Amino acid sequence: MNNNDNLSYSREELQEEIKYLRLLSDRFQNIQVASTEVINLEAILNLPKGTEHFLSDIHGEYETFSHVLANASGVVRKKIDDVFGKNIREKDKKILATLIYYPEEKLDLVLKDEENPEEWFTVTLRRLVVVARAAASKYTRSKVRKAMPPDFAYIIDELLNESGEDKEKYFEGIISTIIRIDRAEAFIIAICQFIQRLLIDRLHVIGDIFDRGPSPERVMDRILNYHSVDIQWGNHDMLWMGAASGNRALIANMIRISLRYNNIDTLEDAYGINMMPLATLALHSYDDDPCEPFIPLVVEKGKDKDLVKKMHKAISVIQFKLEGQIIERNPHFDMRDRLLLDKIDYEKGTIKVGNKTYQLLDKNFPTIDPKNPYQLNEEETAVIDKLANSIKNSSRLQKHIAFLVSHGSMYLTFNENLMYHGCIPLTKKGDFASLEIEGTAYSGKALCDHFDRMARKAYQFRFQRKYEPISDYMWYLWCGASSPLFGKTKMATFERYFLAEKETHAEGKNPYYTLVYDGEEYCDKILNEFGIGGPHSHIINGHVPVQVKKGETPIKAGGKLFVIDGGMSKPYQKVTGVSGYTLIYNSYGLVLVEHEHFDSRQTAILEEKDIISKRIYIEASAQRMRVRETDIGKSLMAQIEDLNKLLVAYKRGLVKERF
Ligand SMILES: O=P(O)(O)OC[C@H]1O[C@](O)(COP(=O)(O)O)[C@@H](O)[C@@H]1O
Ligand SMILES: [Mn+2]
Repeated sequence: MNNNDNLSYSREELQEEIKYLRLLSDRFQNIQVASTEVINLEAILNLPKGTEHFLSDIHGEYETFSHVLANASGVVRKKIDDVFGKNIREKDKKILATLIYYPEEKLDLVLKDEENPEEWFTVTLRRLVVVARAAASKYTRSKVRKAMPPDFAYIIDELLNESGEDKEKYFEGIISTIIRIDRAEAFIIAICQFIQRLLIDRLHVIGDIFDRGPSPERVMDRILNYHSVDIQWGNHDMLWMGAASGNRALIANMIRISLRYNNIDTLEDAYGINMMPLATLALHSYDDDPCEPFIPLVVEKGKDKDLVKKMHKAISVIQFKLEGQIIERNPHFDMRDRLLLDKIDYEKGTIKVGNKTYQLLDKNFPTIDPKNPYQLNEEETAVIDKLANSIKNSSRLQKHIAFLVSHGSMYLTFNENLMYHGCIPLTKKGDFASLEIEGTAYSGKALCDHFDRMARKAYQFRFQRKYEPISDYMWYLWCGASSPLFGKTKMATFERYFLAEKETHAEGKNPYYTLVYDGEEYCDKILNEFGIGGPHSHIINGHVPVQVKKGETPIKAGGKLFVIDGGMSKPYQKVTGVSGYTLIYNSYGLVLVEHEHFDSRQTAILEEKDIISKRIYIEASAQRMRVRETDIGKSLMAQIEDLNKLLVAYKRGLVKERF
């Protein structure tokens, strides 16, 4: 602490803040306590920055997601290589790595065949302590202690910090006691989880947790319990947020996509949403209908797809009707080109889009009144009301969505990086595209901020019975042309089901994707708009699957922008050719990791088959980055400043010390 600095506070300056300083003195009651805190904080500022991991487009793929968290996108294995080099066999390294990823399951397997468990425990515990030490080395003892599982905190602390020959006996003693009192298994599980936790200091999820994959609810459970996480909403997350807020068109979309990918288990079993009313309507209205375009994309062997396709069609028709209603009541969304049900000739089974007339692939619309095509019939109304009610009352779903709302946002700037899922809408000329909302034109950051507020506001009405017009904006965020989460000119869902002509399926992309992907100057413009920039700033996006197979790269604009949607979503891997990316930002710089292939959790455990991850891009910093240079560092420095003021106030008798 620098006394000269302290003296520079004038009496008036301190007097102005006296109320705040008195409050602060409740926590730091005297000079001794406040100075200790200043010394601690100063020490933290000089430590290497914590490691951030960025993931996106998880799309319900829990197994892959939890694997890349467990292996810290290859960092666990790297630590093992670093600390053991050639001192242990490759085979043993693999077992050790798998144990760290899946401690409970791997312990069971190993112990089943192990002839000398005691010896195995001794060797394994020693190895784990070495890895844990390496993982903890860059953090303060206090931070490391906080990451420890409470039951074993004391012992882990002792083991991490004891070394040198004279301490060997002590170390040996602790390990043999753990084994003797039968706590070795529990201890191994605890220390493995501790290692996992230390290697990722902060997780950023750049959107699209939901849809397509089988277990978004398990992904959410994991995120909910994660020690440090933020989410940038994806369009699919907004879809689920809107559905949970009671927007009926989004409810229909959510159910439609779940049926398209045959994920009814998530709806029924995980979230307790009653699908019976929809099934009844489907059988009633589409009984003799082959519903060809609605055969689910993922068909499980032995499971009946007949009912699923009928339900899929029933909810799709409900969706198109409800979306038509939103478009009609919000002319300023400028989406009248998406009004298609009124362009159908129901007798001929054709549709006129623009000047062209197309044959429909499915001509059977028993629930549509051609004179009033956007009106739900009575049964459809009852179904959507019941679904809305189920969703409202699903406590697990509501808990997950509440977390998305509280830990998520339209974008985030963190340590000079700007993260958002889709894009910042631009005009063809490269200006920020503006959208008029209730008489005010918004663009760039202001547009994102406004949408962020609107989404939160709409969410407030989730338990209300009445329709709330503001929730239409959540639907707009899902599929509107000026939505930063969507970034396409239209969502051609209707055409993709009903028209064979591929050209009608095309969804134009916002100019962002050509201008910014290729032009560093546009990246700089956007970064400046969000108040950051400079050599360490990057934009990190998800949303657009990188078609590695076709030679595309996730590294855009000369390394200023990363698109990290690498197809964690299994159905999209045929497009990308890889199974996801992790961007890692540690104290040495940025590393982009490409995940090539992940079999399954089962083979990972049984055969020690790790995900194959390649480090495909490295941007090294000239100097190791310290906490002082991070956003957390800035807030710590502000705390130090406040504590310094408090110290002066104590010394000058302006605030009473307590002992
Ligand atoms: O391949 P699917 O699951 O039918 O979805 C296609 C639809 O998903 C979208 O790509 C939006 O989802 P993404 O955000 O994952 O890209 C739409 O633009 C498109 O119409
Ligand atoms: Mn998306």
